[in-house]
Order: sequence, then structure tokens, then C-alpha cells
Amino acid sequence: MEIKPDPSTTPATATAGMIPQPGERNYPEDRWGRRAWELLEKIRRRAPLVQCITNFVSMDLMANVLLASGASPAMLHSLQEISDFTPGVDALCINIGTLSEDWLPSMRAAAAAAAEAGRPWVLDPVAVSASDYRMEACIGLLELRPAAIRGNASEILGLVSSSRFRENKGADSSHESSDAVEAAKSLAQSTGAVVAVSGAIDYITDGRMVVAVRNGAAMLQKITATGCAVTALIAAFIAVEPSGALEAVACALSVFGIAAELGVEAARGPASLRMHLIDSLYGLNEDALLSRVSIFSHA
Ligand SMILES: Nc1ncnc2c1ncn2[C@@H]1O[C@H](COP(=O)(O)OP(=O)(O)O)[C@@H](O)[C@H]1O
Ligand SMILES: Cc1ncsc1CCOP(=O)(O)O
Ligand SMILES: [Mg+2]
Repeated sequence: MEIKPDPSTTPATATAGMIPQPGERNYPEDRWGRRAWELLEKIRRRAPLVQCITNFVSMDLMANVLLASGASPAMLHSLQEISDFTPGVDALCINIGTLSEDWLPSMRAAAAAAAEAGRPWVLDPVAVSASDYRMEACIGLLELRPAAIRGNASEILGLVSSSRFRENKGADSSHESSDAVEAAKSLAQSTGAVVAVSGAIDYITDGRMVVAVRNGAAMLQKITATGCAVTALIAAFIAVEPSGALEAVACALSVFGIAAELGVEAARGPASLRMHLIDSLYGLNEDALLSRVSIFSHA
């Protein structure tokens, strides 16, 4: 389904929480919401198999977020298993968070196997600017044609400039997501991937169009691996909508953000938010989703 922007929609007609900011246009009524619900329902119905080659920190949260969404996670990274397993998955998520020389060959082999089998794969370039080794690994992986790349602003800026940052903060961002919109567009154009920059506002682009998602909770930054987990959720959404990656990525980020918004209402801090985030994603219903989706076309 193609979603066409409706420039006539004004802040006066938008619902609370969905008021477009300067430079943003809304889509007609709740069409993004319906799209997000349709894709979430598809995940719940089909339980797509998502292989994750990810860092040690994120394995648990990533697998639980996938399960709560309705997807089926498989944290499988042995080089010996790739040729048997990866061609049969619905999507693959590769995350370089705790990269080592043992795992990089598995990542390359899995990305190549997925691409060869026509399965979408998604890259999370965690802390790509922390070392030359990480940067070179990521640049090599980009040649294997990811369907999507999701990183924070510092990661997307670093990947585009292939440079290490003086103000390097490791896995956390030292930039605002809005700082990296142009970099994301250029990365999308050079790789053919849909690129998402996460942050207070998430920006998603195919190199031409930019979509902004304003769901989420600032406290997510105080729970490790929430970025990793949303990248895996993006893989699940692309698994059920491989020919509409831009929409799938925007809907995944919005759904995750909504689960966090609902979770925050019940949480007392990051530890309980982690639990409520998973519960809210698992129990997310159509009404809550439709009333909270906040996705805009960004000028
Ligand atoms: N200030 C914020 N307000 C609302 N949501 C946020 C904020 N910062 C990050 N998020 C959300 O947290 C999740 C992880 O994003 P981010 O922190 O940018 O990734 P990473 O953990 O890789 O640095 C995303 O869903 C993003 O939308
Ligand atoms: C802290 C840390 N160190 C290596 S990987 C990792 C987790 C990063 O997770 P996220 O990118 O989601 O914050
Ligand atoms: Mg990250």
C-alpha cells in the first residue's frame, strides 16, 4: 500500500500528540497508524524468524523484544551454521556492539547468505567511530547490501564520514538526531539502504524522502541495548514487508516508541521501564496504537 502525503492536513485537524512541527507534514488522518497496526498484526500472525548476530549486552533484551512483538528470535552466530540456517530465515539483524575477530567472518558470511537467498538484513553500527577496526568492518558489511541501517546520530555521522570522533562516547550518541539527517540521506543514496537515525525524534530516509517519528521516551537512553532491540524490531517489520522498507522501519520505530511511552506510565525507573516496555509491546492494542502513532513526512 502506498501512503501519499496530504499537504492539506494542518495542526488544527491533527490529534493531540500528532501535531506536525515546522518542516513536517502529516499523512491523511490515521493512515500511518493503520499501516503500523497492519504490520504488527502480520508479525503476530506470521511469527517471522529473525536471526540476530549481536553483542553480548543486547542478546536478552533483543530476543525478548522480538518475542513480545510476535516474532521468533534466533541468536545464532557460529560460522559453521550459517550456510544451513541463514538462507531460511525471514530476516537477519547484524550488530557490531562487541565485535571481535571471531565473529566478523560470521557476520560477513550471514549477510552474504541472506543477500544471496533474497532475505533482508539490517545493520546496527554500534560505536562505529570507536576504532579503525569497527569502521573497516562496517564499510565491508555495507558492500553486502543491507536493506536498512539504524544507528544513533553519532554512528550515522561517523559512518558517512568514515571518521573517528574526538568526543567519542562509545555506544552513546554525542549528537542530536537532527544533526544527522543529511548524513542519513547521503548514506541511503550511497548504499541503497533505508537509513534510520534514532533519538528524541527518529528520522528515516531512503535518500529521497525523509519521515520523522516522534514516539519514544527519553528514559530509553538509560536502559542499555534499547537501540539494539529496536534495530531487531526493524528486521521483524521488514521481514513481513520486504518491498516497503521505508514504511516498515518508520512503523517499527513508532511501535517501539509507543511501547516505551506506555511503559513509562507504569515505570519507576529504567529497570522497571525495561519490564514494562516488553509488557506494553506484548499487549499493544489497536486503539492505543492508533491514538499514539506520531509519524510525519519531513520536508
Ligand atoms: N530523547 C529521547 N526521547 C524519546 N525517545 C528517545 C530519546 N532518545 C532515544 N530515544 C529512543 O530510544 C531508542 C534507542 O535510540 P538511541 O538511544 O538513539 O539508540 P542507541 O541506544 O543505539 O544510542 C529509539 O527507539 C529512540 O527513538
Ligand atoms: C554498552 C555496549 N557496549 C558494547 S555493545 C553495548 C550495547 C549498546 O546498546 P545500544 O546501542 O542499544 O545503546
Ligand atoms: Mg546503539
